[in-house]
Amino acid sequence: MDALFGDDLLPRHRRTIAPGAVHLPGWLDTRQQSWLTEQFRIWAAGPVPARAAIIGGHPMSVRTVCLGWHWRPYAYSREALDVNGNRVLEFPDWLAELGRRAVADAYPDRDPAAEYAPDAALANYYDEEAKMGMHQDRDELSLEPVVSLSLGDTGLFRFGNSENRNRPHTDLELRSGDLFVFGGPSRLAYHGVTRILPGTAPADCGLECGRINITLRVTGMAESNP
Ligand SMILES: O=C(O)CCC(=O)C(=O)O
Ligand SMILES: [Fe+2]
Repeated sequence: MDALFGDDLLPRHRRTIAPGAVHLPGWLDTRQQSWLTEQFRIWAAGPVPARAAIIGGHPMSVRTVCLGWHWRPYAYSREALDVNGNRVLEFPDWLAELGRRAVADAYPDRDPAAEYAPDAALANYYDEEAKMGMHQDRDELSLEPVVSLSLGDTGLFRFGNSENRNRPHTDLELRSGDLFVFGGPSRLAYHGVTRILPGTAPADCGLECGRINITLRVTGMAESNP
């Protein structure tokens, strides 16, 4: 029985991990996944290459490329000041629309007048060894939700509490095509990626190995900010 109905074959359902933190498995179909993977390649070949940000003197194990606003520890700017100084690619309208659909699906009761308008994306590439330590996404001036899309190999994602990096936390698998949205009371929750599961990328997702995660954010930055 276990072999016949292993975890891989059982349907995975929408789950609220904490108030305001929602996991929607299989939100993107394989065509959308492979198209997004291709977009990542285009972004990474753009004016600013994907790079490992330096935190506390050490390079992160993930490589990040940004759209709309460039993130560096711990600020946003239009130019990639810690890479090559080039202006980052524009944030595409289609990605904002995808973000709106994600938020509408994650929060069916959200006030439709509060239109979600992401203006920055961080696209991370994880090789099989990469991880991301527990952190808060707190460089945005806005507390609008973060939308996260996963592609390729499964990532073991840890979603914690808003007080510190310790327990309580929930571990979940983010597989290719999964959507995770965290906002409201969970917007400043600590979270991280403890491990990548090599060899788990679906054959037709456009990525043979490794994982891409795209997060959409509302920076709350005015155009005139540095
Ligand atoms: O890769 C993930 O699922 C999370 C990425 C993340 O937390 C971030 O980019 O701030
Ligand atoms: Fe994060």
